[in-house]
Amino acid sequence: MSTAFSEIPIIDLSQADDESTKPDLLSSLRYALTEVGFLYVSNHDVPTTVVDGLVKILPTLFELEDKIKKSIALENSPHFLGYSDVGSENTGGKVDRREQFEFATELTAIWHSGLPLYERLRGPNQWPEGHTELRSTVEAYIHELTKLGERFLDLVAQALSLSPGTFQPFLSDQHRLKLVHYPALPVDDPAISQQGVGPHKDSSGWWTFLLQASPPEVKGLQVLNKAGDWVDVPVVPGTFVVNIGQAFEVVTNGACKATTHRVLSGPHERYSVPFFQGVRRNLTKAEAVGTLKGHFGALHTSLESEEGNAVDSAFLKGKYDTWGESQLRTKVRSHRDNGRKFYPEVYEQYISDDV
Ligand SMILES: O=C(O)CCC(=O)C(=O)O
Ligand SMILES: [Fe+2]
Repeated sequence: MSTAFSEIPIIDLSQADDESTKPDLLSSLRYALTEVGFLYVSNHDVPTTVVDGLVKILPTLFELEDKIKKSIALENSPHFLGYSDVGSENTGGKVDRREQFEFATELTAIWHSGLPLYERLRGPNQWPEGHTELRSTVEAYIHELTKLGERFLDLVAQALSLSPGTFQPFLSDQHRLKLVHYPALPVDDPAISQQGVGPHKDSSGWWTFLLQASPPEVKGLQVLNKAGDWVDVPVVPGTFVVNIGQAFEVVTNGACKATTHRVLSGPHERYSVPFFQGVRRNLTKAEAVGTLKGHFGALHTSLESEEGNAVDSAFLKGKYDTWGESQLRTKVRSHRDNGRKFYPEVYEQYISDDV
């Protein structure tokens, strides 16, 4: 990246529908991809009813009794799907102050001994009893975001001077969706950590499409620019925030960087909904790096702030050869109870290796 950006660009996807505006779209997208790594998409065609339907159920969902939340605890799922309470996740060695429900494209479990262990990441959601509205709302949202993600990938390919379908073969059958609640910080205790989620690059997917589901006065999300400054990512109604995940950085040989971001908790509670577009689990590093190496070799840049460089980029730097295994390691490290319970054969190794 060659600029220390201070604003996140807005990409108007309706410009793709008209041949006279499409070149402008592709050039602003190219700039956002190679120089910033974070962008908003507007006029994205995801129906307002689908987005609003999800936003509407968030407060009541997080107000459910503890007993109901615990009945679908993530720690009971070998697929890392379900509810996790405040304090159950760490980023950068510090506890994150957020609770979340994690869902994915609804799929059956197929893993059996003999298949790679990472195939066990695939499997069904846990749904709380008596909440049929939650299931239909989440499924409709995942369906729409899956479509948006595919359409967006074709535009990204064109913005990078590739043919539209170039990135489709890398996609997984499973995409993940998190419903996240950051409780308000108790104002009378300045000693308490502000970390909603610590500085990280998204490791769960290819691209992240994030809905900031609280009103514009609720701040929290920040992105790190190359000068090492944290830049606010304000709520822009009607948009999704889009950022690059680690696998995409690998496939583009570093031309498009996964950008470091964090959430600071504040005086207001905050809701957000990241959708992580999934990468094929059996994608090897050789395939990821090699497929478009010729194309991206010329674009390669390694300019990044020091803090950004220090963030764990497991797939790129790690010793695990497939995306699936790198993903499993990341999940086990973040959710150690699941690791101990479902993946004892690799647990010690995954938590003790430092990539
Ligand atoms: O809550 C947000 O705005 C961002 C969440 C995030 O970065 C993540 O879960 O990866
Ligand atoms: Fe993130």
